Amino acid sequence: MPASPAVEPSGTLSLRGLEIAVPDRAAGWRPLLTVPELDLPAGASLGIEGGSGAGKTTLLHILAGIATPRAGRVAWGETDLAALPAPARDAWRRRHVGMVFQDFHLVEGLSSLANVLLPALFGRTRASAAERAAAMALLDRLGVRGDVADVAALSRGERQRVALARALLFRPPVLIADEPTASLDAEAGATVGDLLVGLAAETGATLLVASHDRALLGRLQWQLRIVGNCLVTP
Ligand SMILES: Nc1ncnc2c1ncn2[C@@H]1O[C@H](COP(=O)(O)OP(=O)(O)OP(=O)(O)O)[C@@H](O)[C@H]1O
Repeated sequence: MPASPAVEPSGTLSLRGLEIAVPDRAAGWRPLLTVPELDLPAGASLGIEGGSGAGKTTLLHILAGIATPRAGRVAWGETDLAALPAPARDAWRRRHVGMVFQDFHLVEGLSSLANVLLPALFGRTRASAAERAAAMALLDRLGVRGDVADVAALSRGERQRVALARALLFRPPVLIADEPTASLDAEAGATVGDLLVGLAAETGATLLVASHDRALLGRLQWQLRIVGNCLVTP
């Protein structure tokens, strides 16, 4: 189980007048997505669908404060990420967001336990005993041994479960997953999807998922699809 107490809740996600564009050599900027207004209550789950290149990853990065929009408000509770300078966004993200990626983003050569403990090592050289215990308990809960010497030896499904444990280590109030089942076979994808949705519900985290996986999307409370430059109800 995630052991450390949750930090303060994220609050409602509230988007206003959002305009997302990406750099374009010819035009300077290419408009990608416009979201006039969207509110997602804390603890809800939202799936985002869209074709390849529609802007799902870019949107998730903006919701996580990794990138900023061209215009508009990206507020989690009272915090408008779009108005914060990069270091403040990074600090907010470290305190509030756990992230899971399609290709795991694990560090090969490190053990499963060491990978889960990576977020505990910002500015430190050792994780605390409590953090190690929490990481071991999470791995146990997710059905992966902590003493696997190198995550490269794990199956893809097991690697994604290690990545999920890492995302959950500090019990973040926001869990963001970018195509978390896309590189897994159907069975491993179903297991990871079950764990992702189940653990987010258990910890009360707001869950945002970009995916093409209809089975996973169908388990989320809200679904939106990127069509053209708009977010629409499918
Ligand atoms: N930093 C950038 N500079 C220029 N173009 C970018 C940048 N980031 C993203 N893009 C472009 O924006 C579009 C949306 O990319 P994004 O990765 O968000 O799509 P996606 O919906 O996640 O696609 P996929 O399902 O293929 O992963 C793509 O055309 C991509 O090439």
